[in-house]
Amino acid sequence: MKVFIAGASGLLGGNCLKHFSEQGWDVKGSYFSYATDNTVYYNTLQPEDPNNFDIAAFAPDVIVHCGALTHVDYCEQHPEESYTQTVTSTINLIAVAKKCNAKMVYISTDYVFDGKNGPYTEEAPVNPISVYGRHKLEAEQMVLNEIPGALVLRITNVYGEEARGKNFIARIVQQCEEGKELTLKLPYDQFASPTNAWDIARAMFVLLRDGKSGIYHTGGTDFMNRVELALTVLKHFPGAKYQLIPLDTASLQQPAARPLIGGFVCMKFRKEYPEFLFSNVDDYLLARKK
Ligand SMILES: NC(=O)c1ccc[n+]([C@@H]2O[C@H](COP(=O)([O-])OP(=O)(O)OC[C@H]3O[C@@H](n4cnc5c(N)ncnc54)[C@H](OP(=O)(O)O)[C@@H]3O)[C@@H](O)[C@H]2O)c1
Ligand SMILES: Cc1cn([C@H]2C[C@H](O)[C@@H](COP(=O)(O)OP(=O)(O)O[C@H]3O[C@@H](C)[C@H](O)[C@@H](O)[C@H]3O)O2)c(=O)[nH]c1=O
Repeated sequence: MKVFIAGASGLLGGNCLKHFSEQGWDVKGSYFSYATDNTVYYNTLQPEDPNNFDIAAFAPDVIVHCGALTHVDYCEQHPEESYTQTVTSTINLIAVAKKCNAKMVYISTDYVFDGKNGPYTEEAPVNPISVYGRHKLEAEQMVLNEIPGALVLRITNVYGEEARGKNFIARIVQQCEEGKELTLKLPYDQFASPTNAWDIARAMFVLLRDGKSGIYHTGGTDFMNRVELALTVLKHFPGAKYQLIPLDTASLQQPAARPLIGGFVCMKFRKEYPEFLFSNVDDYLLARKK
């Protein structure tokens, strides 16, 4: 299988690039502003940029779109930029996929839901409550409508190994390892399923291998709020100095509304892959110690 991954310098794309390559697939993954090992340059907003990697010449069977603007509050305050980064980038990659006759994978989120009654199945009615969520929904629908056999993977609260170590868990771990005192003001009323990017890459691999299409929810085996998530990490660092202040989301006064009871019921994936094991935050932190 030949796969092009847009956004392989990021958290999920980087894990996909590594896993698919290790499985023997012919994979090219791109960076935009931050070159990482084995990535090529590609700007999804300037498909004609002469510096772009030549996707058509590579002729991938699949294009995976992991490029995004993932700062939810920034998106709320910059809706045009959010539209460009999420929707326009997808329109551009759809055009490339059509030219190459490639299948597409679009990475979406539980923020397409309103968080009133999660965790969610694939059949649950969508109702995004933020600019980021609305644009992700528009992009995923576009991919499904335009590309036959397209796959949409909805994911949530992702952590794991990444070049910049910018995800929430990586940042807590780094500060604990540096012996810094942490002050964490976190919402106790936002629930989701923290998910290791490595597991998402593994799940995507089997779905692509088996030619699956449509929407799939994938998630780790934890279901917890952000306070529990921080404490789950902190307990692996018995000497950590921290102040944890649980707050409700309303009092955080963030620009973007968040779904409160988010996360997924991953019954569809589990039914089709009963032997596939997702891991959890403890598994990840225990493995790091080895
Ligand atoms: N992280 C989560 O918790 C989470 C949860 C649900 C859904 N998702 C979705 O999962 C996908 C991947 O998220 P992530 O956390 O892996 O994101 P990330 O670590 O922020 O990576 C984003 C990637 O997009 C690339 N990119 C940005 N602008 C680009 C452009 N104009 N052209 C080409 N590439 C561009 C970045 O390249 P440079 O860094 O080199 O500029 C980077 O490789 C996104 O669609 C996101 O919405 C993430
Ligand atoms: C990391 C952090 C978060 N928060 C708040 C912000 C949010 O209200 C809440 C959750 O923060 P995050 O987990 O960073 O969620 P977020 O809402 O910014 O992130 C989201 O990222 C999107 C890309 C994904 O699509 C979503 O699935 C979700 O993971 O906690 C703090 O108050 N302090 C912090 O240090």
